[in-house]
Amino acid sequence: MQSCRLAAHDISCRRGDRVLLRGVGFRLRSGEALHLAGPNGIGKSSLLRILAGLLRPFSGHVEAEGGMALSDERLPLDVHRPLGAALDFWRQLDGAADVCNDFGLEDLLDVPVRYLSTGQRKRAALACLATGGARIWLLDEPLNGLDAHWATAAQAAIEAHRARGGIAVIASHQPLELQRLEVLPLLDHVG
Ligand SMILES: Nc1ncnc2c1ncn2[C@@H]1O[C@H](COP(=O)(O)OP(=O)(O)OP(=O)(O)O)[C@@H](O)[C@H]1O
Repeated sequence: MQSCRLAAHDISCRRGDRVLLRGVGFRLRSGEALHLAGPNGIGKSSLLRILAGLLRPFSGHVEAEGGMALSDERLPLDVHRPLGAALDFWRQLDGAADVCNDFGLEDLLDVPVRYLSTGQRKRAALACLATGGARIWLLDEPLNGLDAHWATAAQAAIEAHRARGGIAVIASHQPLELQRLEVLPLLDHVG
């Protein structure tokens, strides 16, 4: 994987008429990971959307080198199709390897996406991320709904991505067990 980098410069985030966050800044290089920490409603998802270029910052700017992929509660799969066919869409688009086994999805490939349980949906979302070739992963609550086994597996997938030279930015109100993890406490940046 080519090297990548992601930097946020003095970002402020406004939603509606409220400034949620001010002065958020960080720099990440290949292999690094950042935990966006803070309680419900502080603006973690909004900040991820700013990083992804889906939401304009109120002020400040983002610099990125390398493709980005955002994994949030919006599952990027056709809910009317069986999981296998829905994942194939991305695999064919990205020409990527089959990662279903890594996320325990091999027995679910015939199940329509809309029937998947919460944890199964989360594992499918992670499989989409791992299937794509993005070097910068933006993960919104990646452990939500996962049992202990799959929470460990999800974090192992993030570590493997870093070991290949990728970057991970993880919004989570749960503690994460990742090596050399930087933590950005968003409570320090409340607007
Ligand atoms: N489109 C919008 N217009 C106005 N306010 C919004 C909009 N979207 C989100 N908000 C508000 O912005 C705040 C931050 O929301 P956000 O989803 O970024 O928080 P979060 O830290 O990810 O929360 P959680 O941990 O509950 O997922 C919330 O108070 C939310 O109601």
